[in-house]
Amino acid sequence: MEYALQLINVTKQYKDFKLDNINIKLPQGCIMGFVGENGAGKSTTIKLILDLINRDRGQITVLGKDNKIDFNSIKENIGVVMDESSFPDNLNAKEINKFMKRIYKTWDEDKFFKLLKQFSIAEDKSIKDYSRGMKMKFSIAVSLSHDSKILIMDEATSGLDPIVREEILDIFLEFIQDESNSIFISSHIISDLEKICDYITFIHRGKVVFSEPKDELLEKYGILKCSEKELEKIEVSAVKGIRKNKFGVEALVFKNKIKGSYVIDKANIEDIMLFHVKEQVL
Ligand SMILES: Nc1ncnc2c1ncn2[C@@H]1O[C@H](COP(=O)(O)OP(=O)(O)OP(=O)(O)O)[C@@H](O)[C@H]1O
Repeated sequence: MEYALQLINVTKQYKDFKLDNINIKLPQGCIMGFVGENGAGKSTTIKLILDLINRDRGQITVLGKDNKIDFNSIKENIGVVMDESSFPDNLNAKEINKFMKRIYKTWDEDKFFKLLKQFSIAEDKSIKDYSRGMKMKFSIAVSLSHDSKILIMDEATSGLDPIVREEILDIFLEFIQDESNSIFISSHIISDLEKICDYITFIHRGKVVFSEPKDELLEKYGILKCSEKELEKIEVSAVKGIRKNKFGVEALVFKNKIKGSYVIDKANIEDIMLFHVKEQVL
């Protein structure tokens, strides 16, 4: 299988934080959502992928090229959206367009202005006068206006209202229609990721908890609501995590390991994440 992005045993140590032995494989043509709590290590991972900071150990390939040795040869093919605008904010869209023409051989100004129009972004307004949402939309328009084969995005939809987010998710899905294109996106808006992603990678305190196809996660797990007494009758290995409430317990369970006539509700990605790291089985 061809991987658009691969991290092998990637480690980065800061004074108070360690990104510990990260392994991620994003198959070409797919969207991977990268989720985790504040401070889990998402931005650090993305900066390592983009070679903005040095890793201590491990290997990273983007579009099959080592990100330290061959990065220049694939820069045109990587669209980047970070959570803060990296454009000189005294410039407007027309001026940035001129600038981008010089940076990217494959810059497509027609597409750029079309996207700005679609996003209702004025061409003559300085970036410093944009709202946060407008800045994000502007960055997304830039990332889609050169020959990007992979989009790498850190919180690209944060600060955007649901209507614009929906519009942007559609644009991501359109981008992925070309099967050679891929997306790696971090977000705290798990419901957005659940709509569009093929894979979900969950990072917690610097370690990958799971990195799996979304459909397999949704198929594998379910939520069982029962009393504590009933839970005791269930095989320990069938239970991934529990949450107590005043009516009894809720447990994230492996559906295929539950025998008997229990009612098992669907688990969403947010449930699956929370149960993996919340209370442990007693
Ligand atoms: N340059 C740095 N020096 C020291 N520690 C750092 C540095 N950059 C990040 N860290 C630490 O690394 C940890 C992970 O930060 P990171 O920004 O990767 O988290 P995150 O998952 O992106 O969080 P958020 O969702 O809040 O954006 C934090 O504890 C942060 O303080």
